[in-house]
Amino acid sequence: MYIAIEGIDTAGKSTQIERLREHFKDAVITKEPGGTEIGKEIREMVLSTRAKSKRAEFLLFLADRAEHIKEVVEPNQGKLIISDRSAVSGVAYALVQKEIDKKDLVLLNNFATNGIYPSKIFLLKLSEDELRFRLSQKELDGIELRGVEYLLNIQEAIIEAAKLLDLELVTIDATRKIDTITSEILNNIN
Ligand SMILES: Nc1ncnc2c1ncn2[C@@H]1O[C@H](COP(=O)(O)OP(=O)(O)O)[C@@H](O)[C@H]1O
Ligand SMILES: Cc1cn([C@H]2C[C@H](O)[C@@H](COP(=O)(O)OP(=O)(O)O)O2)c(=O)[nH]c1=O
Repeated sequence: MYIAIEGIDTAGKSTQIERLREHFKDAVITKEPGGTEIGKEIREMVLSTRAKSKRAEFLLFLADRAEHIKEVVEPNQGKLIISDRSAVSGVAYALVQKEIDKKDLVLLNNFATNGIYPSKIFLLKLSEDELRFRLSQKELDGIELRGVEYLLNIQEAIIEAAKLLDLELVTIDATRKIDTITSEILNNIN
């Protein structure tokens, strides 16, 4: 079973994945971008340099995804695979940029993944207040309103992306206690 944890920055993805790692000792824990050798280089490239072309950036994420499916997901189909982000992030971030047709977003992801998608997506959803609080705790200097709005738009786009890709989305209230969230995820996996 291949599942993905999705959510905006500070939603608690890494925190929950560490909990799941402790719980499922045999699970394959992975991430996008950067879950493979080539993926690490692509991740470095795409996150450190701003591509002039949004399409080029999108294709780099897709290349990372294609390699990730081939190298990590396909060989471990018999195991529990838990991924920090997935094609859903790919479609969501691109939806907000509004540069690529929705139909093409789906087609290109189908091409990259060879039709292999997570069977369940967990969206860790934050309220605006909690997002502002967590960003302030991160001591990022001067989070502008635009930054918060952008992330909230991405959060909405994650829901639309799951629909476009026809994937099962489980929305989790990520403002609650870490343990409560872990229990809800575990109940949904079992
Ligand atoms: N349920 C929670 N309640 C309060 N704080 C949390 C919760 N989950 C995570 N955090 C904190 O929020 C911050 C971001 O969490 P993290 O797991 O790194 O998010 P992400 O991987 O989605 O960016 C960290 O400081 C973490 O300790
Ligand atoms: C997988 C993927 C991620 N992204 C973005 C989401 C994140 O901003 C960034 C990945 O950074 P990362 O550090 O992995 O995420 P986080 O902010 O949760 O710690 O790349 C895309 O724009 N497209 C994609 O296809």
